[in-house]
Amino acid sequence: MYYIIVNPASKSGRGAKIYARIEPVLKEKAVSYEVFFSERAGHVITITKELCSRVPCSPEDPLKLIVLGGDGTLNETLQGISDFSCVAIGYIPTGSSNDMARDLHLPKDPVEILMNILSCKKPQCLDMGQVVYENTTSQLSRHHSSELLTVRYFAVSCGIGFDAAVCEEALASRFKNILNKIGLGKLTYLTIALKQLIAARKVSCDMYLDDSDTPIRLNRFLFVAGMVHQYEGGGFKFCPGANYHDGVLDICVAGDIPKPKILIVLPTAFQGKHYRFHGVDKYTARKLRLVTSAPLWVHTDGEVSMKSSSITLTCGQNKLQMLL
Ligand SMILES: Nc1ncnc2c1ncn2[C@@H]1O[C@H](COP(=O)(O)OP(=O)(O)OP(=O)(O)O)[C@@H](O)[C@H]1O
Repeated sequence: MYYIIVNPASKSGRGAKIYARIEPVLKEKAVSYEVFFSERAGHVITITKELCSRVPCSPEDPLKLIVLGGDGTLNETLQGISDFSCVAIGYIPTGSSNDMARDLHLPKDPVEILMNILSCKKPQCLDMGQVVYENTTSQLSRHHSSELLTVRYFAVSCGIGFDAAVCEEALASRFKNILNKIGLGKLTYLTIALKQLIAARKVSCDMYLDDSDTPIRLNRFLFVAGMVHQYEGGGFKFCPGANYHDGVLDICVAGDIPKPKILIVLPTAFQGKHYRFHGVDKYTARKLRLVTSAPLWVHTDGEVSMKSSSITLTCGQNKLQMLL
């Protein structure tokens, strides 16, 4: 039995269209399934929680979920899971960014992905991140769900600063829908990124790697992202070579770079060539604590709910079971 969760709103309605393509295949193959459509922000968390408590499952016979949505929908699914050893997830990307799918080299055709999920005998275990918000502010994201979690899992990446600020504005953008419909969705991110870059204030950050008590001090920074996979933000290869089985986070630090220079550095990140520039650094760690001089937006897989000035990221090795 498969439990299918569809975000019909992903990529401004593409989720619903892709589900309409795969449903006849499920019927033709006589697959037993139950389908759920998310109706609002945060609803995927509720659906998943309800399934985890209702459907008997065990490590030997896991609950099989198929998620149709973007990275954000997959992220909400993770927040609803109580025991990861009892759940296996098949993922059909229908979002705008699809950074997880890009790194996993999933086929482009959703029907082909579905067939792979249905024929998968043994789930593949991938690393999964977790962020703990050590403090928060009362300022909530314009697109926040009712589930304000101070511990969140992430499948792809978690970032603080500029990258999260761009996500926060994009999630609330009305233009995103219009531009997505005419195939210019990336333009939304580009314009928002420019606006956020101009608005970015000077904030410092102390980075503590693993159990070190001595911080790496960034007097000024744009963003820090802890990544399980190589890409975030719709194809920026911020952590080339990130390995989703090694139990460590690859960390991209965009530090003290003059704003005009960022316009040169950022495009090179599509190829993962940004580390040649002064001010961009890479680290690896199992644990990363970040303390900033002002509260900033934090994202997990592009989802933003609250600001924080103190977060700790960890990596759970091979914790996430995927039907690939
Ligand atoms: N029915 C719905 N209507 C509006 N928003 C929804 C609905 N269901 C889920 N959501 C919200 O959609 C967001 C997830 O979107 P997702 O990331 O999957 O797709 P996307 O935004 O098109 O893609 P990407 O993040 O890859 O750009 C989450 O913030 C979730 O709360």
